[in-house]
Amino acid sequence: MEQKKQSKQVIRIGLLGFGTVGQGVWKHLQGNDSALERRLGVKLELVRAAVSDLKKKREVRVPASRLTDDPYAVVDDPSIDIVCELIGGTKLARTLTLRALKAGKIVVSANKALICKHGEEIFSAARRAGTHYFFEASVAGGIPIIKTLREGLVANRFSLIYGILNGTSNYILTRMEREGLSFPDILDDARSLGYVEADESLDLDGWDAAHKAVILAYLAHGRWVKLKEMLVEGIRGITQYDIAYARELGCKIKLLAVISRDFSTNCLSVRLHPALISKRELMASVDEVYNGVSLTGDVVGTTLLVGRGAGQDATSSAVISDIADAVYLLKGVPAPFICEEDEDVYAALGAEVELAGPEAIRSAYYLRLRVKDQPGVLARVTDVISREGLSIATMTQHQEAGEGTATLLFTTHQSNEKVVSATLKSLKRLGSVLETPFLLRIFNP
Ligand SMILES: NC(=O)C1=CN([C@@H]2O[C@H](COP(=O)(O)OP(=O)(O)OC[C@H]3O[C@@H](n4cnc5c(N)ncnc54)[C@H](OP(=O)(O)O)[C@@H]3O)[C@@H](O)[C@H]2O)C=CC1
Ligand SMILES: N[C@@H](CCO)C(=O)O
Repeated sequence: MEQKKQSKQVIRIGLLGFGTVGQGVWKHLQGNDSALERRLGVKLELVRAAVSDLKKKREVRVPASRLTDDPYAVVDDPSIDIVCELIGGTKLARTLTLRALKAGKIVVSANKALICKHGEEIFSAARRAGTHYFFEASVAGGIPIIKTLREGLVANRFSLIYGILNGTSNYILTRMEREGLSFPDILDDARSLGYVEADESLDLDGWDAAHKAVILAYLAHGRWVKLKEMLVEGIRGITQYDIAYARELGCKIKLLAVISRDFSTNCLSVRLHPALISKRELMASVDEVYNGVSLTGDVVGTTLLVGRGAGQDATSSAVISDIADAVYLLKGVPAPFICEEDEDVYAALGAEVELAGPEAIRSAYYLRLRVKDQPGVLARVTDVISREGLSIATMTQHQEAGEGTATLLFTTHQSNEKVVSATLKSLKRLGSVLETPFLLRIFNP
């Protein structure tokens, strides 16, 4: 590192992965090279990109000699200063990242799944090697949320960070809302537009946004929260009943990441679930593939960032901003004043933080039940709800023609996760309830 800092006029970059993001980075680094180079005061040289299939047709054309199917040829090349890990996944990506860091290279990544699972190990490897790991593109695509949190809003303690962190699910929910179509209908379109990840569960079951929430929670609160410690629910179960009832209530349904901390009890809650949110909140107008992140700090108040959360160009913009920071580092400009490798800073931030138990996670709720349309059913349902201590705020019944069934839609007053999960269990046991009850939170920031 020391040697590089003194004399580098040319910074050499290697890419691991030349798919959606990798090609975007290559395209924009080449397209903007002179302007960016003038700003950075160095020449940027794209040395090589690793792919798995050399024969695949690429949208961005590069000479065959610049592609390799051996990712170690990038990581082990002593002339490469910055390695961009854009392969994805957590196995090979972890091995290559650790190897590149050990060799003293700066690593730039968009890989939220990897950071969520192995962030602690990776930051510590970077620290040991005296190098740095940058990951702006891992959360909310083109929105500079990592820098905002770490630097721009450093004066703050965050009682609430919440937002829409998955573009694909937001696209699906937006179209369901606007066009009245079902989840499976829109899903087919989202697939054909190439929005849905190869592992669809990442987008549809909330895991991708949960990975991003874990990263934001660590940056804001210094605590690595495990996925199994979180409430994670996706959007598959949402129907037009839910969308229409949300609309009647003046709300939209959004897949929200919620990171809240009560500084009086030091309890932290990190969760990811679809929720009704009032249309009066700016977040409710973040539609289509856009992401939005709202941060409430004790000094700044509430700040909302909105932008493209996914896709080639937006994600490349974030990767290139990390490359620029890496160049500054190689030129001898110190690393960001708070950086994730600084174990002590983050340990202090996370000291004594407890994860909130289900009683501490409070909300109003929306509940949909499909029941037998028979005398006494409504009374039995409301009896269970009240016995469990849940207080009903509104109720609507839809009869299903000719089927002898009805759908009951309830909203409740404020309660908590413990009460509501006991209520769901009791309702499921009722013979007159025909399907697993469907629940959404009503989020009120
Ligand atoms: N797409 C997006 O909008 C966003 C993506 N990200 C993250 O960015 C990363 C990259 O995503 P994306 O570009 O969409 O993924 P792609 O699937 O489009 O690209 C992955 C690339 O990695 C290459 N690759 C896979 N396995 C190997 C291997 N064993 N050896 C060498 N190369 C390999 C593939 O090669 P080949 O082309 O030959 O198949 C491909 O070029 C992921 O971590 C993702 O989560 C983050 C934000 C947004
Ligand atoms: N699948 C992710 C990609 C960006 O991280 C999304 O839809 O937001």
